[in-house]
Amino acid sequence: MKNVYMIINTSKDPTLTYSCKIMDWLKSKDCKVYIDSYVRECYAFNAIDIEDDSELDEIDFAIVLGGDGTIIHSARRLAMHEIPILGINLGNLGFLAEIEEHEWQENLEKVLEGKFEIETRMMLEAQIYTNGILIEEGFCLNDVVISRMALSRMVGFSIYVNDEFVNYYSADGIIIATPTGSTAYNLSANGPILAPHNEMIVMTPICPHSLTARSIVLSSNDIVRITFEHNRRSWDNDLMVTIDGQEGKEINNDAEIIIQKADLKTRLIQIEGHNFYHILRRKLGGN
Ligand SMILES: NC(=O)c1ccc[n+]([C@@H]2O[C@H](COP(=O)([O-])OP(=O)(O)OC[C@H]3O[C@@H](n4cnc5c(N)ncnc54)[C@H](O)[C@@H]3O)[C@@H](O)[C@H]2O)c1
Ligand SMILES: Nc1ncnc2c1ncn2[C@@H]1O[C@H](COP(=O)(O)OP(=O)(O)OP(=O)(O)O)[C@@H](O)[C@H]1O
Repeated sequence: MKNVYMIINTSKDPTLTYSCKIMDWLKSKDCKVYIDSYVRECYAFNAIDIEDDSELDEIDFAIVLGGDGTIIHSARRLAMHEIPILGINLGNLGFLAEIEEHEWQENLEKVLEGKFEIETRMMLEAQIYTNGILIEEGFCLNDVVISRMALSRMVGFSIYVNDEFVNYYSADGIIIATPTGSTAYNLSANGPILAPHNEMIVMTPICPHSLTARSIVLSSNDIVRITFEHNRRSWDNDLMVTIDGQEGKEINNDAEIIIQKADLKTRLIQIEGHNFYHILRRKLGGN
């Protein structure tokens, strides 16, 4: 008997058609199904409430019904509880989801039969300092992005790795990504794809005003430090640090940002026969 936590992005399954089918099927397999209380209340679901994340320790695995954004949002929540995630894509691209909506039953059968592996994915943590004082910190599965705000002005910043000066950049910003995030914004900014089982960090400038600025791939043990040019005309808080494209903090150019591998990891359920290159071909082009 398994304790299964269903995380439902209700905007992707507004009538809960899939969610109800999956929940009833899980119960028919003697699983105990847990869902967030706000979903149960709204939809009179007959399931066990998850009021807050302290109750997650009895969960065997989570099924995330949504797209990539829902999965990375859930990954940040579940990493500290070491709960494996099975993504079922109800969204658009669904790069991170292990299975598509129409193939949920055959694959959930395999999961309950133990025919899967857990793939651990490294995460990044970011600290923001102002005048040497830590003002914000967070961690992510995909990437930390430092970018300019609305005005179309470039950002001037210096990159240090393990306190060694790397380069000064004038660009729209910079993406610091994990191998998992290498196929997201980093890919759109012409950064390299890193197979997700690796432990690496890739830095890719966004639209650098330079003929030579390229991505740099680092070891996961490296520590990235970013400082900003002070003499460039700057309005207060005209820079943004974004975590997984979902959480953001406005900063100005006296901030200093430290990015390194997080101690936490995301655990993704990988079903027998599925692999990264199959998803890469299917989702991002190729035969
Ligand atoms: N120009 C771009 O490509 C761009 C711009 C901003 C943010 N992003 C990415 O979007 C991520 C947040 O995702 P979201 O769904 O909340 O925002 P979103 O809805 O803006 O998604 C951006 C796109 O990236 C895809 N995506 C997300 N993570 C991915 C991954 N690991 N591999 C391949 N594709 C991935 C999503 O499916 C979607 O198609 C951020 O971490 C950032 O990497 C991409
Ligand atoms: N139950 C949920 N769990 C996690 N995130 C949720 C949930 N409900 C809503 N969200 C919000 O949804 C956002 C993702 O929404 P988004 O519209 O980007 O969907 P998606 O999962 O990325 O699917 P798509 O591939 O269609 O973009 C997350 O950043 C989060 O804030």
